[in-house]
Amino acid sequence: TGSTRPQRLLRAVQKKATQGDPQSVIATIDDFCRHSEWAMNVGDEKGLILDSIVSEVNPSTALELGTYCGYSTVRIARLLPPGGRCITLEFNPAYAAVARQVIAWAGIQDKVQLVEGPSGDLIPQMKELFGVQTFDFVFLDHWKDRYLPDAKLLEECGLLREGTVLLADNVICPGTPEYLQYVRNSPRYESRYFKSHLEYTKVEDGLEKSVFLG
Ligand SMILES: O=c1[nH]cnc2c(O)c(F)c(-c3ccc(F)cc3)cc12
Ligand SMILES: [Mg+2]
Repeated sequence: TGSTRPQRLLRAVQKKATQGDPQSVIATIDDFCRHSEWAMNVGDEKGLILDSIVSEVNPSTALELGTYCGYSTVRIARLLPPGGRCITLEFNPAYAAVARQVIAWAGIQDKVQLVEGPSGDLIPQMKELFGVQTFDFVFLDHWKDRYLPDAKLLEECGLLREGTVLLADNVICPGTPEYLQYVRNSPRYESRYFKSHLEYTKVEDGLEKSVFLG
């Protein structure tokens, strides 16, 4: 019964990153994934695109679908304005347990609400559970087959407003063809592809930014 990869990633953070310093946590995870063990964080290259879009949106309320070890949660939360918050949903309890500790090490736990459970069940509860009106920004990074149903669910639950930005990871690798077809052809979205690479590799991947038009 050895350790898991998320546990080894957390151990590297607690050993090498400066407590309370989000940039140091981000750099430590990127170094671990590039030089020790690959892991499915959005990574440094796509992470810079994520940063620029989060900074442009400057969200008061952000939603992340798929926490994993909390890497992109830290990237998003470190850029939020005062009073801004990020709600992040994670299906896997072992991932959630590691993510809580990574987020705490970065010192941004007061800006983050991590909820364990299936996104399809939790999205309809966002208003009652967290008093959310609408989201300013949504990062889709959980399971490729949930991108489209969860985007539609967010629409149906009235959780998107004119101008809400949806940013989807992995639209090429592993690939989310149905989601891409929907946001690129629906009159309710203005969509743009940001070409990049699969985290820590030379394989093509990219992010799709889709603005909800109301
Ligand atoms: O399941 C995923 N959820 C969220 N993000 C992912 C990711 O960024 C990946 F690169 C990958 C991935 C895993 C193995 C590969 F060979 C390629 C991509 C998977 C996910
Ligand atoms: Mg991803």
